[in-house]
Amino acid sequence: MAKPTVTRMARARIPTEYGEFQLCYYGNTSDSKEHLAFYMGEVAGAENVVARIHSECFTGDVLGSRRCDCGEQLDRSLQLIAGQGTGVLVYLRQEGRGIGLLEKLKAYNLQDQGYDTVDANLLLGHGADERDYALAARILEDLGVKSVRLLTNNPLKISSLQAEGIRVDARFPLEAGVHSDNEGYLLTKARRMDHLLRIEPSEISSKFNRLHDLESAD
Ligand SMILES: Nc1nc2c(ncn2[C@@H]2O[C@H](COP(=O)(O)OP(=O)(O)OP(=O)(O)O)[C@@H](O)[C@H]2O)c(=O)[nH]1
Ligand SMILES: [Zn+2]
Repeated sequence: MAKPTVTRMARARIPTEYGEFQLCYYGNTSDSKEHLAFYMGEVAGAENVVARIHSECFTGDVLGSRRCDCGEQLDRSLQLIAGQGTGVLVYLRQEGRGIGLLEKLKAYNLQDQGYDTVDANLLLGHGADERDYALAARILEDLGVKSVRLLTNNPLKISSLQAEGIRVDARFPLEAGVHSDNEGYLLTKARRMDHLLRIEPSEISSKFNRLHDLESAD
């Protein structure tokens, strides 16, 4: 199969609370989705560029859902990029690890019945993770990024980008706060999806106990 290609169709200046970014809209030859790059500073020709490859999560990114760490990771990534003055966030429209919002909501209902995030996907007839990083690689190339310092906890994301020819100089962890709404999800990512997260259930429970102790002491 031919390698997908991307075409930059428009670029606009987007001022944010973290400073001014440029938003690039990409067309591509493999799907009809609106993949985007949001970058700050001179990334063209640069090495070791702070980069976040973010998969769309409407519930976390837009609604602030506490079921996952996406919203916090998105925010933190923009902060880190702004802190460096240069960097890029590629926003891939791979909602629900590639299964789409409708199927993700069904998966959430299965998780509320006790299945974890991996088994919920499998029960619905999907893979655990159906994402592909070819378009992210083509977008980084189009921007002229020579190598990246990747903001991620997901080793598969690193190896997939490397397999697409992207030079990953380093990984920077992007760990969100752990609380009762996301602890099961984060633990499953660590245990079943090999995410590089330093969490243990006992640690989480004791953190919560301490919180509850504080609250009940008021
Ligand atoms: N199918 C499914 N998708 C989910 C679920 N929770 C979050 N997502 C999606 O997962 C994607 C984010 O992937 P994660 O596994 O959280 O993180 P990652 O991008 O692989 O890794 P990081 O780079 O460390 O953030 C987004 O597209 C979310 O919509 C879930 O329970 N089921
Ligand atoms: Zn999410």
